[in-house]
Amino acid sequence: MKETWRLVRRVVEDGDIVLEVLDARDPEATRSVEVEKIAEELGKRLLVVLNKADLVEREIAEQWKSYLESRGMNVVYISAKYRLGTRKLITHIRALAPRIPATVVVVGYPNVGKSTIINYLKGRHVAPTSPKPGWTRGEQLVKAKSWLTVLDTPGIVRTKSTGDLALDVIRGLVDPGTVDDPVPYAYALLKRVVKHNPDALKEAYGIESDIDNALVEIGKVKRRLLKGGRINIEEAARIVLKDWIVGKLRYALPPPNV
Ligand SMILES: Nc1nc2c(ncn2[C@@H]2O[C@H](COP(=O)(O)OP(=O)(O)OP(=O)(O)O)[C@@H](O)[C@H]2O)c(=O)[nH]1
Repeated sequence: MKETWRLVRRVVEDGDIVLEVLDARDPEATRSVEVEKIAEELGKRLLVVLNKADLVEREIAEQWKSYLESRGMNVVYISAKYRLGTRKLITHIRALAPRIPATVVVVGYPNVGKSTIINYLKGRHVAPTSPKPGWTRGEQLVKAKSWLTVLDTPGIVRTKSTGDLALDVIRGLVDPGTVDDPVPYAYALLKRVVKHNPDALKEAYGIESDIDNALVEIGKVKRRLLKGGRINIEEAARIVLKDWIVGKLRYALPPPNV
């Protein structure tokens, strides 16, 4: 854990503006008080970016924006993948720039969309700027606009398991491709998703199933079969975990007290 915060701190140190990227489907679960503390301690300006906003209703995104703003934060909601709200993101960054050129760094849990945002900010026609003296980490500052440079390396927040398997998935602790036993994670995730979005299984897989049978039904639809025709539950579980990351599975939660 110490190593995670050391690396995040190093990335934040290199920026003027910190984009803390949250998943708009569950902002509270993907928020990191530690990141916010580090930014404050280092005197950096923080902009909270609710990404994957294409997966939630605009009204919910607006409610989260108001909620976080009422707590003194700068907030914007976007879909980095579909380039929605991204111009607003640039306007916010510009307004927060303490000097010109300002450097933006991007931090957040795995899979929240940091690289997608960095790539958007970098744009297409950019050349790496010369590294600053003592720049030996293989990181690159990219000049994106006359007033904006972007640090190419995201600050990845990797926390310890919370003991809540669904939360571990949402916080990107579980790699669908390599996790030993994806099944308990997939069940826990599906339970949480369906609790907040009863139509989620229909939306994602066209099935109507209770949670206990969901992986079997998903395995059938996706034709994940073992020799002899039994359903490959493990493969179905990996699909579910991947589908959370890419946004095929979704739910939205209003902020507290709204
Ligand atoms: N629906 C949706 N998907 C998105 C959005 N932004 C990113 N994604 C998807 O989310 C997945 C993860 O995106 P990345 O940009 O790789 O996330 P990351 O935070 O850099 O991930 P790490 O490098 O693992 O820390 C990819 O499949 C993206 O296509 C978005 O705005 N909407």
